Amino acid sequence: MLELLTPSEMGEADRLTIAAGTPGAVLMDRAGLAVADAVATRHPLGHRIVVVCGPGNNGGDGFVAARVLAGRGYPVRLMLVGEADRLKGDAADAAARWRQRLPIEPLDKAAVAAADVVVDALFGAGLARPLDGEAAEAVAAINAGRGEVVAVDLPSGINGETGAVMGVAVKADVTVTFFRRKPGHFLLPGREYAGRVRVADIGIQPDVLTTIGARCFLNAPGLWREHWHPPAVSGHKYVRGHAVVVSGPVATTGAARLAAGAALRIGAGLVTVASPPDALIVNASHLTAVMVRSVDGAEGLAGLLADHRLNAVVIGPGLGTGPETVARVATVLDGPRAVVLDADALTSHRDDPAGLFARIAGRSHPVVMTPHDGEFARLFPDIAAAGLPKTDRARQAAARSGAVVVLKGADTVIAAPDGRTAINDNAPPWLATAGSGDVLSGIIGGLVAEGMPGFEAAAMGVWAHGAAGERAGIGLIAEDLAPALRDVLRALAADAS
Ligand SMILES: NC(=O)C1=CN([C@@H]2O[C@H](COP(=O)(O)OP(=O)(O)OC[C@H]3O[C@@H](n4cnc5c(N)ncnc54)[C@H](OP(=O)(O)O)[C@@H]3O)[C@@H](O)[C@H]2O)[C@@H](O)CC1
Ligand SMILES: [K+]
Repeated sequence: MLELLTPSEMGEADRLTIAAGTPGAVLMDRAGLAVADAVATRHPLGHRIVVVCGPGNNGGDGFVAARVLAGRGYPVRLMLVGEADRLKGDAADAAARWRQRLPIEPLDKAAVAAADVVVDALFGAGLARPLDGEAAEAVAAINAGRGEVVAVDLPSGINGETGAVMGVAVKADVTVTFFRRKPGHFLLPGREYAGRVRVADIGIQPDVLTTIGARCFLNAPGLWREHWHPPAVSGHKYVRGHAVVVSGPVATTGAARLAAGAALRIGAGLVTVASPPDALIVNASHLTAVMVRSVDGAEGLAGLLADHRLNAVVIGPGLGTGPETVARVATVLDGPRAVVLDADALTSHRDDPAGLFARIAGRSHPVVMTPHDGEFARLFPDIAAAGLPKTDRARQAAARSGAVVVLKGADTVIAAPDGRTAINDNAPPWLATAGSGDVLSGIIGGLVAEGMPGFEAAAMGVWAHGAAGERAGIGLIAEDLAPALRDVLRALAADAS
């Protein structure tokens, strides 16, 4: 159930289902019934319900829900934004059935304001342009009301593919969607408008997903758990990999230590900080279980990495930008090891991103890069400026660079070069704190050291980082994250057993 379908993919799911013999009217009946059930489980008989319908099939679902709820004895009023005689197909039929018993009314703002529940059935997958006029007024009235708002499929005004607000949008408490959730339920700002998202089964068979080629997922343990193995009795630390984190100069060593601590905590067998000679004393005096080695420049790093048991490198946090960093990144990418590129390792390639991508091309070991929006725009200026959905930005960058791209933010997107994409939704607001990104790159570095594939390691890393932030709670500083990972791992291990 982790697949997320864009509105056009969902339209294809509908079409395939209808072609296989289930009439659209049956799908609409089931969708409307699911909405009615969502209202009825939350509200006792007697609560006043207003259903606000739009001109398409989303409105059609609203007509069905209104009829079911009225049939159960709720006081229901139905308001149509648009003209009843312009309704078409299944929606027109659903409207006709409603009209046999009760009227279709124009928008009555006072009634919307006074309702205990408002069902928002204005627009769903067919939203085609920004809302204005009466539709925008209806949204304003719904948002101004006191009652609970239950959105049908999507909060009206939210783009189901991108999560963007098209002019204005309904703020829902609950959204009832069908078959699978949509990217717009999780990409910001859509996530903040959707409230709790419920998925209703309307009889679409999961095998349509193969035909559609669904490649976007919600980031959750089901996506990667089978690739993660808790330590085994028969194992020893060497089978869990040896991660190296490259430290910056004496004044900026903390980032590497945060990453190293996280790599060890997530389960890498051994972790070494590769320290410039003049920072050795600083690093050594702060580290215990993490080892430290004095490494001078790119050449020194090459010497350390000649030992191929050191199978993963995290490079970038606190490193400083410039040709020296470019040289070290080249060294790290030239050999049989997994690599996590973050922060200054990314920014240092702003003048020659193609050179970086050429080094990544054809590698058999994973490369994961973890840019925030600013770093992303330095490496992929055209993709950043193209006005694409966040999922497409990350996907195109992954395809171009050959790396797994973790495009960070409150709705981090993880994309693989083969087109798989995951949207993360578990990061609490207080996770955006100094050093948090360094911890993330260390977690991912630890997971690739353990042998996880790049996409799964990146997705699990982002999820575990969010879960640790949630457990640590408000007031979190980056140092709290690695300790909080213990609870996260314990729960995952219990789940996996
Ligand atoms: N297909 C199925 O079998 C099933 C579909 N299901 C349901 O159908 C929904 C999708 O239905 P849909 O495709 O009819 O689109 P919908 O969201 O109702 O909007 C289209 C209408 O709105 C109009 N319009 C658009 N933007 C506008 C704007 N800014 N301002 C004003 N008008 C605007 C647009 O007009 P037009 O662009 O043609 O001028 C058109 O009239 C889906 O979300 C789910 O709820 C379920 O029943 C399960 C089975
Ligand atoms: K809606």
